[in-house]
Amino acid sequence: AKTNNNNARSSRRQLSVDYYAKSCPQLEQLVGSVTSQQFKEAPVSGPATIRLFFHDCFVEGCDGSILIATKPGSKELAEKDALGNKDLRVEGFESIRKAKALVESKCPGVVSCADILAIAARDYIHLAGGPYYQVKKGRWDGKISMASRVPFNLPRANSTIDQIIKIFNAKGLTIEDLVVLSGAHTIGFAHCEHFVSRLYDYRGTKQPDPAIDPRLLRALRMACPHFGGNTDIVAPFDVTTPFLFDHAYYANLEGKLGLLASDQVLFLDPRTKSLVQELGKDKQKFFQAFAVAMEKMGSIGVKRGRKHGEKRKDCGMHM
Ligand code: HEM
Ligand SMILES: [Ca+2]
Ligand SMILES: [Ca+2]
Repeated sequence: AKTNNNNARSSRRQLSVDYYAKSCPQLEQLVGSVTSQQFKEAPVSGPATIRLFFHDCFVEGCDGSILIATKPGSKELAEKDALGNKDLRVEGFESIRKAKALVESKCPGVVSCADILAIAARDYIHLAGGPYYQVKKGRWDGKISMASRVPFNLPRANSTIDQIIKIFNAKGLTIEDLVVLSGAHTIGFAHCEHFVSRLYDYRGTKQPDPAIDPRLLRALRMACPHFGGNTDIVAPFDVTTPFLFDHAYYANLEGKLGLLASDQVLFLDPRTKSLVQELGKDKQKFFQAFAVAMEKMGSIGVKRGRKHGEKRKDCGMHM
């Protein structure tokens, strides 16, 4: 039988809520003091860190590989410098760096960066109004971080739904998990380049995507010209509540207010449409499903022990 450690199902049982109960009992408070402070000072730390966790888990598993900096002068770029990761905000990396520094001062050498990232992502979801759930821990940090491993493991805004489903399936995640986890786009922002083709030239038609509300289309065109616009401009994923972690994302999709093609397609494809409708009606159902799906995503490709893992002191550098 194929005992593949690289998907969510096989790794989940290796993790536990009380993993650091003896070695670092105050871990969650320590991380929590940093995330609540950061959330006040820079609320974008929330979406930044949640996306960081997603990008970590999908490449080499949830092992902190996304946090590694490219060695100065090295030819091989680390993951974070891959094209697909260029929009990850510094606020996410800074949150983990600060939390790690505090944790190291109280519990030196015992807590992995991967676990700190999982806890911080949960904290920010809760701080933004989303569900609170227990985080299972026991991930070790990975020894591999290569930009070349990114392209086929991360979905893009213009990927087809079949490509996206395939990537999720390869991680042990289902179509339902895809719909539920995409609800993270209830907070945060995207740069014009990820949706500009929908506004002017959808799939080579020279016409906008018919599945965009005309008022949203007008507003987005104003912010994002077809050519030569300011590349720093961003638009909110959720036009109604961009900083609140709620279930508005799904109702927006029904109202043609999705931002990326990969968002709007969830209401267009018959395999995902009915779940979008259910979640749009029922916040409690979304919150519960989201917590479960995050635990599942958080157990992709988990490493244990010194053969495949390490416990870094500085999350940006291998031991
Ligand atoms: C289903 C496939 C997905 C695609 C194609 C996708 C794509 C994107 C893109 C293009 C951006 C904008 C980046 C930028 O321009 O700065 C983004 C942002 C974001 N994504 Fe996703 N994403 C997907 C799934 C997920 C999942 C599963 C999560 C977490 C569970 C997530 C969380 C976020 C968050 C929170 C942001 C906002 C980041 C910020 O404002 O700094 N995404 N995503
Ligand atoms: Ca990783
Ligand atoms: Ca929202």
